[in-house]
Amino acid sequence: MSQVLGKSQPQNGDDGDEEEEEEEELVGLADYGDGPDSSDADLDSGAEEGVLDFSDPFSSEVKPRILLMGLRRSGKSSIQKVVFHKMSPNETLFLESTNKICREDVSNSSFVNFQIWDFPGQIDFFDPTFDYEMIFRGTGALIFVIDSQDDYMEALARLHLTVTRAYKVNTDINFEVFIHKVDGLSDDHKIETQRDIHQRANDDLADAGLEKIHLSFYLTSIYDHSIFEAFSKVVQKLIPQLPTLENLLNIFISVISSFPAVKYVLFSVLSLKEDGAGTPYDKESTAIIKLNNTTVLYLKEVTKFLALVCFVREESFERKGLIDYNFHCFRKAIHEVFEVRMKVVKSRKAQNRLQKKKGATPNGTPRVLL
Ligand SMILES: Nc1nc2c(ncn2[C@@H]2O[C@H](COP(=O)(O)OP(=O)(O)OP(=O)(O)O)[C@@H](O)[C@H]2O)c(=O)[nH]1
Repeated sequence: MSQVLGKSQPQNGDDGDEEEEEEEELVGLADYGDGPDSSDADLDSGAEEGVLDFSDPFSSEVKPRILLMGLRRSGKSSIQKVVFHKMSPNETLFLESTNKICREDVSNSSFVNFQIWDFPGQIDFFDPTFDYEMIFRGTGALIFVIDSQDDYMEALARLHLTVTRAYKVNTDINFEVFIHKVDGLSDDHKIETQRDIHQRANDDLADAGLEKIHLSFYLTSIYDHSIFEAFSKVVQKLIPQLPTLENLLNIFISVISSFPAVKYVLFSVLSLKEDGAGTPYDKESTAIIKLNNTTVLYLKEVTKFLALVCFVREESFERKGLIDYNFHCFRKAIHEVFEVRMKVVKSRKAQNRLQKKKGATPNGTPRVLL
């Protein structure tokens, strides 16, 4: 681990082959269909991209970092594989222990754009080569996984140490505790375990005079939807546009609900796609399907990653022009929200490049040392 961290820090500003090799070894970039035509593609190009740049002051703002931490065998890698690689839960039985930090970029939607860092079981905060300050500084959320089927006293001690260290460096981190593997517990046992862990973790913080640190708790298992729900909540907290999007949807629904429509669903297109298969989905995508029960299903593209599906009564569908007009306004507003983000990201990247140029000579030696 120390070797990984030592190499990945751009201490001498060398962006050369050595780092690129390290990146390949470390980072299993998942292909979520975010190809070169991605709206983010132009932003994600550039020599410094893809390098584990802990010291990049803007990187956390561009792609929030989510850390997965916890004791060995608590289930960290399984969570990542099941949620982001569609691995079946049973296959996780054969996962090997992680022995270095693995970073993965998740760029599979216009909202969800973050990095996950899966840590090896035990991290030694006293190891001088492990620069936890740099890691925590750029972190948006720290997920601490506790195996609920095991004796969790050691995990609680570790949670306390991790949280207090992280908080000292960065008070803005969201601390998320996954009480994991609850599929092995009865319903009563689940509630009791959550209560006990909640109580002990908060008591430890209070004893240390740190009651202001807020921990969120989730009961999770890779064997049901609970892990998806929990991860979704963690990610949602990191989406700055979320309240605006919710407002837009509410406005859209209040306008359009003058029609006796049954339902509106905003779909993530990727959840419609089987792994590896190409998606026949673009700007022109639209579908009108007459369902048996006098209802029409109407699908339209919103963004590369989102489709709006309306279930409308057949008689209301005669006023399709009006539905289309409302949809057009909704779509335009959504695009405007993300244009703002693109502009911010672009200007930060430009600023970042400028700073790097100022800070180092072409061969990477910091100017201050010359
Ligand atoms: N019953 C149950 N088992 C799980 C669950 N999640 C993970 N496991 C099992 O827990 C074991 C350890 O999982 P890993 O994902 O390798 O754990 P890890 O925390 O990444 O371990 P290290 O890499 O050693 O730090 C595997 O056998 C998984 O199948 C769960 O929700 N329920």
